[in-house]
Amino acid sequence: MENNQSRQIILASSSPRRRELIAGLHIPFEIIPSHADETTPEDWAPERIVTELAHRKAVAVYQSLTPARTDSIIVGSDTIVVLNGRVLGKPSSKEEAASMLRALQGQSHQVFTGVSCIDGATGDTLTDYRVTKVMMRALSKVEIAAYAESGEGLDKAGAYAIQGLGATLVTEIQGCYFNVVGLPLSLLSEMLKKFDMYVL
Ligand SMILES: Cc1cn([C@H]2C[C@H](O)[C@@H](COP(=O)(O)OP(=O)(O)OP(=O)(O)O)O2)c(=O)[nH]c1=O
Repeated sequence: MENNQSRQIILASSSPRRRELIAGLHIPFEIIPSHADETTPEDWAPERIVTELAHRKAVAVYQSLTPARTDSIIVGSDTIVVLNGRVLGKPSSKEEAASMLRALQGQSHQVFTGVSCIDGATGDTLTDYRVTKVMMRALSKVEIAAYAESGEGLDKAGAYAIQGLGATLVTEIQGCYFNVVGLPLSLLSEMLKKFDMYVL
């Protein structure tokens, strides 16, 4: 096992899911939440949105580090749900959560997550993304109201959490599960390798 402990990750995120996922890699990390602007033009393609926002989150933290953290790789990430070309971010209320669920139920959608890694020593950057196809079963009005009321989906893109009670809404996925939860770990480990940081 070639676990290079001389470098560590700075996760530019306030997401508890991303913290838990990265903790599972058993490599040293710390959290510095990013306050990057998350607005993008309406006509951007999903992959452009998630790669740009992941990059902005990582850059904002990278630039805030004084002195520079040459031992660190700064990681930013962004997740959106896309239904027939329409981008669904995080709902701002239970009403908006219910409306997103009404749109998603009985259909297949895509979850895009962008990941951006910056070498704290050189500023070299790698950015990539993954897409996972998710099928949501048909939901009754009662189920939609109950799930929205649970509040679980409020801070999640598309208003559901596949890792929670939302698992009961999903019948099938194609692609990386961890991509849906907000951090595609196989992609991240491949990207870290390019910075000579080995998870395994
Ligand atoms: C679809 C889906 C999304 N999500 C989450 C992942 C992301 O945390 C969130 C999308 O919001 P993001 O803006 O990607 O991330 P965030 O605001 O939670 O955290 P930060 O910007 O500080 O890194 O939705 C789930 O946890 N489960 C799911 O099933």
